[in-house]
Amino acid sequence: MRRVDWTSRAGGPLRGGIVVPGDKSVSHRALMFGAIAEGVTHIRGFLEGEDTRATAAILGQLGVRFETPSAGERVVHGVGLHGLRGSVEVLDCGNAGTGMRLLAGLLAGQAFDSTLVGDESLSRRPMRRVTDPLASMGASIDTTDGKPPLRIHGGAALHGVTYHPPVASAQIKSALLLAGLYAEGFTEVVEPHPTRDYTESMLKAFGWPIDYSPGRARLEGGHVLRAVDVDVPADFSSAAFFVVAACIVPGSDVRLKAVGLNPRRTGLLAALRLMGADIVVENERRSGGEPIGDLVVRYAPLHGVELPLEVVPDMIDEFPALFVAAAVADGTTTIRGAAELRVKESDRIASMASGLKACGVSIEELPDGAIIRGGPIGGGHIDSHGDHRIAMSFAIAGLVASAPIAIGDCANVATSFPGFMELANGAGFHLVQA
Ligand SMILES: O=C(O)C1=C[C@@H](OP(=O)(O)O)[C@@H](O)[C@H](O)C1
Ligand SMILES: C=C(OP(=O)(O)O)C(=O)O
Repeated sequence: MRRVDWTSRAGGPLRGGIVVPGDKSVSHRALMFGAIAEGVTHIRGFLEGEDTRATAAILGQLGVRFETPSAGERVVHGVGLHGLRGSVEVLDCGNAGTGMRLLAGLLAGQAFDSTLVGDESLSRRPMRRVTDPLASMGASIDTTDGKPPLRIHGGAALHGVTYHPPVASAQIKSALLLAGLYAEGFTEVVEPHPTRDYTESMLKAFGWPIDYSPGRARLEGGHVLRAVDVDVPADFSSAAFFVVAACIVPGSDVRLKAVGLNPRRTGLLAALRLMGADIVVENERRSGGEPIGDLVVRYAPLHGVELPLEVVPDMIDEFPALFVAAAVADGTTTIRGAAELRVKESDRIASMASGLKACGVSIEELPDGAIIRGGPIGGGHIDSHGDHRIAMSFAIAGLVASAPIAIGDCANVATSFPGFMELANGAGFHLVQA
């Protein structure tokens, strides 16, 4: 992949209305459920990111036909629960953990063999968290020392299980529920902490009987999915970069429009409010079964906090941005209970710690978090480690740094947030490709 480096300089204040692209989690799932439904699913607000396009390409290889009437729209011609066809080629999930782990569940129940591969980052991420419980359902999947590629042997007779995942993970839960569609009997997942419930709510919308409440989901194999149109909300995790940017740049006043506000995603709002942020939710309504609303964010001085443990799973993708808020806050912020950050696209605790240190911030790594002492941020050269959320977090840091921040290896921003640089510069950033 072509190497892309950025430089972010002091900028702002941030002003105006901002519309971020569609939700990544919902876009992956809409493609998968649309693919195995009976009938035609029209997806609006689809994320045109590399991660979700990789999932669409894989489903295409498996015989699903898509139309793209315009950017952000997909028409999925469902092939039914048993209509996918095997591919002799490998199935490339790119950078997407969600794509690979959910597809592992979907493909475990097929009659044909499949091989899922990923890029360098995804090839380092742990997969036994899904392949072990899928094996307990009767699936046969070989990993490469617990990592991708995944070789999934078709023709396994799956049976339902009750599984208690050791970590709170919507990807683990979703992989099991997808396999459960093809299993004899009931599949139940009981989580240590509730995670995003898009798989459950979309299954229900597609007409599959499912019992669920926060932290628990149970379904039986052998029903039918019926196509239903999906409206994808704007991605809270993408909005989060502008939320934090407006919190830390004096004079900022922005409105992030029609953002998905699923309560299992919005922990960052609670964390920032504890730190003194001025964030108001307006125009709250429902769209496609999900709560959405506008986030109105005005600059307010932040102070350090001890982050409550219970908020951690509800903001798992927002930590890189929170580290930046903590770095400019007055006082010390302590983050614990977030060891999962070490197995994302990069080790996000290490990536943020080394980047913030390079900009003169005092940060101590903990095995499951960090202690960050707020203060002035200087310029520096940082490596994003090919991690989209690290790259965008240092773009925010540059807004308030005393000298430019050079950010290496930013191409993967396109996995989750195509058009970030243009949108950011339109809102008041000074971000250029170096
Ligand atoms: O289910 C999903 O769509 C996701 C779940 C989370 O991962 P985990 O399940 O590993 O926590 C999150 O980090 C990822 O960006 C998307
Ligand atoms: C962890 C993330 O995604 P995934 O697991 O799908 O790669 C993310 O987008 O921050």
